[in-house]
Amino acid sequence: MKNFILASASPRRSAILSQIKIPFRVEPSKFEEVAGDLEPEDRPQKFAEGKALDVSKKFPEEYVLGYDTLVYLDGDALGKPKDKADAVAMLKYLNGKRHKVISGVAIARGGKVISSARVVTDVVFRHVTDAFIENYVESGESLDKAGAYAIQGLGASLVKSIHGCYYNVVGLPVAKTLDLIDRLGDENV
Ligand SMILES: Cc1cn([C@H]2C[C@H](O)[C@@H](COP(=O)(O)OP(=O)(O)OP(=O)(O)O)O2)c(=O)[nH]c1=O
Repeated sequence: MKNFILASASPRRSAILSQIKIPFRVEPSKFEEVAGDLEPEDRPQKFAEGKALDVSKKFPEEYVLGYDTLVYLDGDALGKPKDKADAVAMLKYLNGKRHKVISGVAIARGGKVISSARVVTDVVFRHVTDAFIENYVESGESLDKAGAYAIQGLGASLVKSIHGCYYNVVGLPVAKTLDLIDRLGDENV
């Protein structure tokens, strides 16, 4: 089994990678996410590539995994909320609706992207009251999560159903990551 670097400061991504027994160490990237002309749907894959590349330049001999996650509804990309008021606004916007959680995954080595992909999961929210949303945001769980909720935490109470990869919502699409790792044997780096 190859050893990987996880180019992420997210404790959730570390926990999931440990859960599936991928050997890795953490080296968070300093990649700056600039949306520029990118369509919202394309951002997670491009940003995942940017994070993996940034770390790969420092450790060119090693395989580096990068990830990025956003919530997408009606042309709007929701990243992490700026503050509690922003979190409340995001959750009111998502309330009772179906949205997409899009994660990008990328593997880099030798300062080059070897492979990357985008994974989309549909999430349907229950309809809840404004007071429910405000109480949820007071829990503090929202602030470091795309779309201002955590399906793996108290945020489960906002979710009616999901269609697609659960781990993709939490920020690390397991099946796609393993597919890309399996294909590494074929690359000629
Ligand atoms: C929707 C949702 C998002 N999230 C998280 C996953 C991501 O960590 C975060 C989105 O932020 P990202 O910008 O994707 O990543 P990050 O800043 O946490 O970590 P790094 O760039 O160092 O890899 O939202 C959940 O944990 N649960 C959820 O239900």
